[in-house]
Amino acid sequence: MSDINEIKRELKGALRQFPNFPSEGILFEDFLPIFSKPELFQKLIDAFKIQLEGKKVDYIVGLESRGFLFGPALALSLGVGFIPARKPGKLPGSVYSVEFQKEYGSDKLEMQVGVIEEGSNVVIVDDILATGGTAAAAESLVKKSGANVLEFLFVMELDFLKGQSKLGAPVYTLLTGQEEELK
Ligand SMILES: O=P(O)(O)OC[C@H]1O[C@H](OP(=O)(O)OP(=O)(O)O)[C@H](O)[C@@H]1O
Ligand SMILES: Nc1ncnc2[nH]cnc12
Repeated sequence: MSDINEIKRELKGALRQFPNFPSEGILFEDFLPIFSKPELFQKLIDAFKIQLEGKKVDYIVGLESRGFLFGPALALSLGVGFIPARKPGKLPGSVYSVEFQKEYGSDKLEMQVGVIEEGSNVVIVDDILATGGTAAAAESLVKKSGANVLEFLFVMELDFLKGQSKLGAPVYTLLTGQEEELK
């Protein structure tokens, strides 16, 4: 595995910024280029594995949709289960459901009832922590399932939006987006 700071530099270099997307005043951080290069994708997984070393993880919960791009790969490489938290109306059967506000609008997340064993340790993963509304909703879904949130993993945090204040477990983020980038 490469050095963690070198991995962070390479990942940061791959990101692209799109001003005023999806709405006026938002600087959109696009992390999709990471997945077009297998060596970068591998480094992303390696970086998260380094962070989870020695911890007892039972499930990775990935948030629709960008958490689905690397959550399953991380889960597989750790040898643990992957559970999706989905946008409303997509999951069959009984679901837990939570409404929330995010950086650009309101939304809902759902998780199937009974897919996570009670008392298990869950790591929640997503591409970006902005206002924290999405991640906090996922935390509340995991708690409704009777499981514990061990940690949150994000590729990027927009720390000026103070999303961490909404979350009740440790947060690890590889990269930070600066407010000045909006000017
Ligand atoms: O911290 P917050 O303010 O809640 O924002 C972060 C969320 O916003 C984006 O998802 P989006 O809802 O745009 O969905 P997508 O992943 O399907 O594009 C992003 O992937 C996070 O899930
Ligand atoms: N600024 C941003 N860029 C990309 N995804 C986001 N999700 C919420 N805010 C975002």
